[in-house]
Amino acid sequence: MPRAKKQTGGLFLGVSPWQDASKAQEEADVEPSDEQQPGCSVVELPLVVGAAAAAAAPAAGPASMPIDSKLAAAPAAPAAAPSGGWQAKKRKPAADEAQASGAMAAEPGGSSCPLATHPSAGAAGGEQPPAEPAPLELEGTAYLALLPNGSITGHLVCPPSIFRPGRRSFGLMAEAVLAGRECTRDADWGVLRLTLINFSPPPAGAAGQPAGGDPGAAAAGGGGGAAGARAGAGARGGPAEVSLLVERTEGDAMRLRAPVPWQGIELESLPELDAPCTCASSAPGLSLDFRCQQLMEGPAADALLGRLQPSLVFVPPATSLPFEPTPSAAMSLSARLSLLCLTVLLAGGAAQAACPFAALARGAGSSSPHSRKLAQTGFNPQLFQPPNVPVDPVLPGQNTNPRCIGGTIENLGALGAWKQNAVDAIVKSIAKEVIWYSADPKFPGTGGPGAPNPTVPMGGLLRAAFHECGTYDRQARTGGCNGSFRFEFNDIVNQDLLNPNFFFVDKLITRWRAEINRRLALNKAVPAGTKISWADTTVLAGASAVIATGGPVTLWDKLKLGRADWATRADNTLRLPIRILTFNGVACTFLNMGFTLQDLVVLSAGHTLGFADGGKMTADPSKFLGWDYFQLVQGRVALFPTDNALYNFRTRPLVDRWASPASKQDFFAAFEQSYIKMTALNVVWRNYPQPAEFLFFQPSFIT
Ligand code: HEM
Repeated sequence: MPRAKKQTGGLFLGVSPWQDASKAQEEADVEPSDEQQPGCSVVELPLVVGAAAAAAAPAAGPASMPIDSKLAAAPAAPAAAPSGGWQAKKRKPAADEAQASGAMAAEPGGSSCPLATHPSAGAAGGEQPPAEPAPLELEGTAYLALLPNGSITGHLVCPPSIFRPGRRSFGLMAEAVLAGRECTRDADWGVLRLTLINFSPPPAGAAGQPAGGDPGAAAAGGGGGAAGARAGAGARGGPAEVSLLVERTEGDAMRLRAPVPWQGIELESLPELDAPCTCASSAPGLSLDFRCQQLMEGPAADALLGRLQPSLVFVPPATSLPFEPTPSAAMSLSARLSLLCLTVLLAGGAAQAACPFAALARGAGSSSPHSRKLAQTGFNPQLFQPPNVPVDPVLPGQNTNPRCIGGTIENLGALGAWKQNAVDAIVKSIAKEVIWYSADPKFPGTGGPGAPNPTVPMGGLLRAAFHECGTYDRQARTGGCNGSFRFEFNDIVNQDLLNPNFFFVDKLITRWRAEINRRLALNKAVPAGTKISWADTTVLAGASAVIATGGPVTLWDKLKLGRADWATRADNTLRLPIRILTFNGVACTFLNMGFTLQDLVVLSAGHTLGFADGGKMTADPSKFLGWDYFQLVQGRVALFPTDNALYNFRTRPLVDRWASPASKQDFFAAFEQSYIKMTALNVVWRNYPQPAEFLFFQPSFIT
């Protein structure tokens, strides 16, 4: 350890913009050297070149695509690396490694993409067909901070040792573009915009002697050796970088891959790459595998992070949460710091001239925004923004649904501060007359095509409440019961062309709200200007539909009033579920709204009511029974795939539990609970001080 400190602290810090030079000694103190971390064997390893790095045939590339002469000089390997797909990490014997490293250091020719090694690079003459490119493997140690918003920042250093001359170091910054959770595997998932920056030190001399005489430096860092000196500004000291989208899987044992196997993610909603990886038409681009050796959290992580990247800790709370009334909503700013052993697997294809990794490896000069940003070493507030927060208004076609974050609703704390008052009692009683009785099936109108009177679509009212509130996104903390449903009625999910009933809903809610407000204005006991909000009206309408069709009557009393309205649209309605989702899809959608799996099952039973596609949801769609719906799910003959998907091993017990008339009251109790939760999603309760410009509500109503 002392040896390491002496030799390398300054050198290392001198090339990494993440490192404050004054922290050199501190970093050396905490950096796990090979002695410190016997379990992290990769720290010891020199560059590992893929087995096929010296395959037989030369690329015979044209002048415009010079053969990597490092590779040309590399020793022959017995077999080409497998083509296509992701190749497993494969280590060479130490002797081969040394040979390969030495050969690469002695390269005579130009370098097109040294990191994306071309195994055939001229080693054995031009007669043989080009072999598949081999992956180049680098192993080393990474210090990564996993930031609360899903972004990652840190650096990785490849052997022989970060404290010895000749090491290769890369900066790594990944901003979350999409984040989610694979519910069924309980694993994090996401798409990151990854920037890798080559901070490998320039060669000690222009002649290409690697710093400290370590041959490996020339081979992999790209900044060393003749190729590095010739290739670009990076070799002369400027960082080089590539930026691309990667998929992140496997949680703390992280795997980053590019290109991203998109799995249904809409590409057009993602930002473009600075330098799209066009290594080869079909070749894999990049795979980074991290195996966590030591995970630190909380104060210990903060302490270490404070030494490595001081600007990332003790950050004041984000100021972009003006609508969050509850302290629980405050983002935890305690970053997690991971000490990780690293495997980098870079694979390139034939068209390596176009490969951005070539620039990275050569150290070609770069002054992109990323470099500049990082070079400042200051805190980047962007890193703490929730990723991909939907803009307002949400653009059609933009799907920012991160699918699943998991967990439970955060915002119910707001209810705790609610003070029921006389005004609310009056508003409720008026609303009862106006809405409840209008919705009563004894009165004209029971809804739905084919129903006796379609003027009061009971199912449509319940569904409206769901569509008002179910736009909440736990991660972005936008959407929810905010009264903006009235601006979103023409969105795709609300345009049920096959269900004309749904179009009555907006008119009914508008009419009912106007009538309630008219009566409130006449009521002397109510302060002037008191109005019921759109959000309150909508959730009361949904409850009325439930009650009037035989559902739990006590739901009415349990509902609190006081939801503030947004004056503009505020939701991404594409977060609402669609009928063709798999279980995982619909589960993630609901978990991302802050619901539990039980909420999913319970609320889905809203399909005990109403009509769709011109047909009935259940045998008697004007009765809120619940068990009839669950019996359909049991037989997998409910109307939508999302319904039948509930008869899956995780939620089947609940379906079975409520599938008989005897369990009706049990189900009703659960429904009340979930409905109240649903109608509290991300609500700004008006008895909290709120910025008036965001509220539709009259200030006089604020208690
Ligand atoms: C689980 C995910 C859900 C999906 C995929 C889904 C999808 C749909 C679809 C496609 C329709 C038919 C629209 C049409 O007429 O074309 C519908 C109707 C309906 N949905 Fe859902 N829904 C879901 C959850 C819910 C929830 C949570 C509720 C309420 C708590 C609800 C209440 C209703 C009602 C009452 C109708 C009938 C509307 C009417 O009669 O006009 N749905 N749903």
